[in-house]
Amino acid sequence: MTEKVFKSGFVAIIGRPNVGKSTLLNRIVGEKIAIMSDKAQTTRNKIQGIYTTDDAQVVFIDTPGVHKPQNSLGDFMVKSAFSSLHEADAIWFVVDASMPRGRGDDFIIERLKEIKATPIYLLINKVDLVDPQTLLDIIASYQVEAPEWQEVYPISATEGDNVPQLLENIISILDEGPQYFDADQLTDHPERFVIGELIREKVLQLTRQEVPHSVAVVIDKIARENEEKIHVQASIIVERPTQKNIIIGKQGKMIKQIGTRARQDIERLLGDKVFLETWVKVEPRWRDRPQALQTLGYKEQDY
Ligand SMILES: Nc1nc2c(ncn2[C@@H]2O[C@H](COP(=O)(O)OP(=O)(O)OP(=O)(O)O)[C@@H](O)[C@H]2O)c(=O)[nH]1
Repeated sequence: MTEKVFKSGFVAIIGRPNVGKSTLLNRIVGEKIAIMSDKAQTTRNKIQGIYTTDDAQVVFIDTPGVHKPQNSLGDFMVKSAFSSLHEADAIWFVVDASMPRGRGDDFIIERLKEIKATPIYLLINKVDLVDPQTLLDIIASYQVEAPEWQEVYPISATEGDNVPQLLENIISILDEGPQYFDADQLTDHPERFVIGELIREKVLQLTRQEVPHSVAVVIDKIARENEEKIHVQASIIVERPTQKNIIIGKQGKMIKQIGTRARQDIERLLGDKVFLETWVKVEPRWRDRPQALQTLGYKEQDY
């Protein structure tokens, strides 16, 4: 039996507003994407969703601000959006089958023409809204004055038409690569580490010398569960029960204070309201055991 090769890569999704990019991503990745507040991430290319199977992982990157710039900030945003295209292993250019090719599409197409090495897929979305002849005309209209498309996929993000085939195809062109993210991780949270550090800082500040620096904080969950708040669940890990008692404090006073202060900082970081839930756990000598570190969700670069 030959050993299975794991494949992975980054796909940038681009298209003018309203063509159905988010709907497509939702269909592929599930509902729980784009959890984080947009405010915190407006200037960088954020990871929008991660699709993981037994033998492949596709990381979808967003390209915010792809529109005609109105001012220099807009100009900067467009530049940063297009720079992510060069970093991607493939580009999905999404257009709307129910609308004729327009200036917004042309603007993106002009930029896409400058991209040399990255395969570009043309995804004609919302095919459920058009008859076959209109679809053929639309496809033809995207063949002139355009880059060479790697593949053209008529799809329906809402109905799911052709989406499994599209995924199969994209995986087939990816190279062998690592699994960048845990299988159950749907979006990347660079904030995760910072949030952990904010909580840890409060523990150390408030307990002073009583709890050693070996205390660790692991963020178990960051999820938007309703419109109003982001739910952050964190474990504070200590090595001894006495340390746990100190952190919890009399009638939970200390942990409450830690939570309140940390929450305020996290809200500032995310630009959104936060519900912070903290658990204190005792894990004797957790630092000595690489196995324990992994189960605690620590990765090497966290040190
Ligand atoms: N009929 C039909 N409607 C669709 C399809 N895909 C998306 N839509 C609808 O098109 C509208 C825009 O979809 P979005 O996914 O928000 O579009 P978007 O490209 O992410 O838009 P921006 O976030 O503004 O860039 C929504 O009302 C969707 O329900 C499709 O395949 N068929």
